[in-house]
Amino acid sequence: MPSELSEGLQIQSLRVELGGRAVLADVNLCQETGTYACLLGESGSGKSTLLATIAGLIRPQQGKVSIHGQVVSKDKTFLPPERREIGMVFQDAALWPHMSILDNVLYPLRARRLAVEKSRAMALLERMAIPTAAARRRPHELSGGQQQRVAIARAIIAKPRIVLLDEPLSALDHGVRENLREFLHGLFAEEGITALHVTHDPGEAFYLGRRVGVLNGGHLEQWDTPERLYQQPASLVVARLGGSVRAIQVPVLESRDKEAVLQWEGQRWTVPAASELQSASQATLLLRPSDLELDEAPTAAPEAQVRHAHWHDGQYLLTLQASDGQEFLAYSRQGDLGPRRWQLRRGQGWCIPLQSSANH
Ligand SMILES: Nc1ncnc2c1ncn2[C@@H]1O[C@H](COP(=O)(O)OP(=O)(O)OP(=O)(O)O)[C@@H](O)[C@H]1O
Repeated sequence: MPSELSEGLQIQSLRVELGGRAVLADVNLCQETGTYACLLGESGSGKSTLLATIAGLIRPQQGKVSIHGQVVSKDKTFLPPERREIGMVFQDAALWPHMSILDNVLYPLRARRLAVEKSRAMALLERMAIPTAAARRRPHELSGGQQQRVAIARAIIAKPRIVLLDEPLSALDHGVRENLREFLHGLFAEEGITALHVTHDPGEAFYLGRRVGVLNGGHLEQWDTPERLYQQPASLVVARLGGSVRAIQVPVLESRDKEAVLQWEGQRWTVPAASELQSASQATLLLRPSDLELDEAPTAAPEAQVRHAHWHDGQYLLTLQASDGQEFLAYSRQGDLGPRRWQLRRGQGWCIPLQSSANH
């Protein structure tokens, strides 16, 4: 079917159990062919397990995985890794130490008995900014960043259907990491490669991913564009990845098409809201510092106490405490402690069904 052809990766109702417990539960995602996507999540959230399951290194208990429209895992169907046409890049470049750089890059072609195209390997190394003379050298003679470029060349030489990258930049110094992420972005877009990249760095995920998935305790909390993850996070865990945020518990007077009317600090506020929010329920209002207005707040606006102020990016970042004790953050030109009037900016803030997580 044509719609299936544009699906580089599709995962449905995936469940993986390891050591007798569910490490991934009900994971669903769909990634378009030729796009770069990232997976974010804390240590132990299941990122590596998901990559290993896609690669065929782990057999799931339930669910379906398809790559470019071909089912590689479902019920009794289970294609072994070598038949999935996948390229892999790890945190450690994991090059064969006894082989030359050129032979490392050619290795997947030889292993799969494909035509050994030395000229293509040399062109790829050149594209990776590896000097021609280095092709004969051994991996240890190259810098960490260069070795990782060679590992990327090796992962894509056999034109895999998808490239899986597990923390490929984490072991590199800051400057090298930034340089390599720009390079990855350009190269993969140019070659139209479908890639899924695991990282714990939100900046890296938002830079590279057209879609970003957030795993939390084996659940995929959201699979979305970076913009929506920031503006319409499905949970507090997702919201925190986009930067400073505070969660306020408020009653919902009314929930209607994509907005909610809330009651907080003696005022009614109309705020963008998740569609599943119910009227007459309790909600979590997610507030970023830029959602509030202090300097131009009218005299009738509610008052809060500034408990802390520090200079941040050309203005003050204030921590305020509302009269009900709940804390929020706001920017201002003034950094004085004590009472300040405040209001929510029109159309700002984001309201979701009540979250149980602590407000940090
Ligand atoms: N072979 C195994 N047997 C039992 N439990 C396992 C096994 N491998 C992983 N786990 C558990 O599965 C969970 C997810 O692990 P996984 O390595 O996928 O997380 P991760 O998000 O990639 O973490 P990190 O960022 O630290 O690599 C962890 O709680 C881990 O302890």
